[in-house]
Amino acid sequence: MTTESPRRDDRSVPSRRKGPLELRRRQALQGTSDQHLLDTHGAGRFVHTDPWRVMRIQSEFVEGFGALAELGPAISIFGSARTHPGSDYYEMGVEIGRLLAREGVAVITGGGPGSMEAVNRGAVDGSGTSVGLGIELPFETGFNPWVDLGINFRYFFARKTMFVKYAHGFVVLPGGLGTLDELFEAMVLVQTGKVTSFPIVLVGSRFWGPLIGWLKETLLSEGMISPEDLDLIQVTDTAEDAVYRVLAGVRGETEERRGGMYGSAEEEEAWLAEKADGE
Ligand SMILES: CC(C)=CCNc1ncnc2c1ncn2[C@@H]1O[C@H](COP(=O)(O)O)[C@@H](O)[C@H]1O
Repeated sequence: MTTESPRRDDRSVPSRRKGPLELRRRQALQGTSDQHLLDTHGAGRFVHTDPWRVMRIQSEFVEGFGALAELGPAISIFGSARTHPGSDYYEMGVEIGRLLAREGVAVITGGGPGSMEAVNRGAVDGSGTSVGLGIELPFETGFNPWVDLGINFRYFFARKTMFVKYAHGFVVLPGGLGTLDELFEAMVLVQTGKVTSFPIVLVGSRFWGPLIGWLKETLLSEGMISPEDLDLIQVTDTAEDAVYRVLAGVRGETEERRGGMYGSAEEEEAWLAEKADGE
């Protein structure tokens, strides 16, 4: 038995157009938009539908673009939500915020506790612009007290766009999964040319060294990344150098300062050899 080809003008098949959609059979029997809007008295189920979510997502972009469009030069700084005042990483965050503020550069953080708080705190201390892009989480922590301009997002992906769109570079302090997610997102955007001339500076060679070793020894040697992908990141150990490098990178001045990720190519080799000896 062969299947007959359908006739395009088969009137027995219910069909209708809805904006850009062509709907047939059961798809066509769902009522019109006006009907849905005016004729339903249900208990607000529509707020859980995907089209409604799209409106909310759109509104996050509109709010974010509106609030940040006139921010001026800015750097996004990522780092652990779990560091405490007095720890090296926290104090480094404070110093980075302060130094950027003194250079007239706004800081953008996740607005939460730990190293995010540290950076916002430093920026306020340095009389700079202190921005927090918060995220709705099941365990609500709210903005840290040093966020002067806070925007709360429901959706990670909308918030991430803001971190990239309104910053000219990234500084990454030690952190956990959230920090790694932000770091790799930034690296992929630069690697694929979605953003250009976007310096990424990691702070803390002891913390980041093993990850960089793995990128080199496994990803690079197995051909999963190109040698130039490793040039996307620089590593340093001081707040001053992190700020110097990220601002130099924004101005396109990185090359004379850096031969490899740890300073000169020789320094980088020595550092990696020392690390390998210690293992
Ligand atoms: C104590 C606790 C877990 C609070 C969570 N409150 C948070 N508020 C805002 N941004 C956050 C929060 N947790 C994670 N993030 C995001 O993920 C990164 C830190 O996550 P992690 O600690 O590295 O993995 C930050 O750069 C930030 O953008």
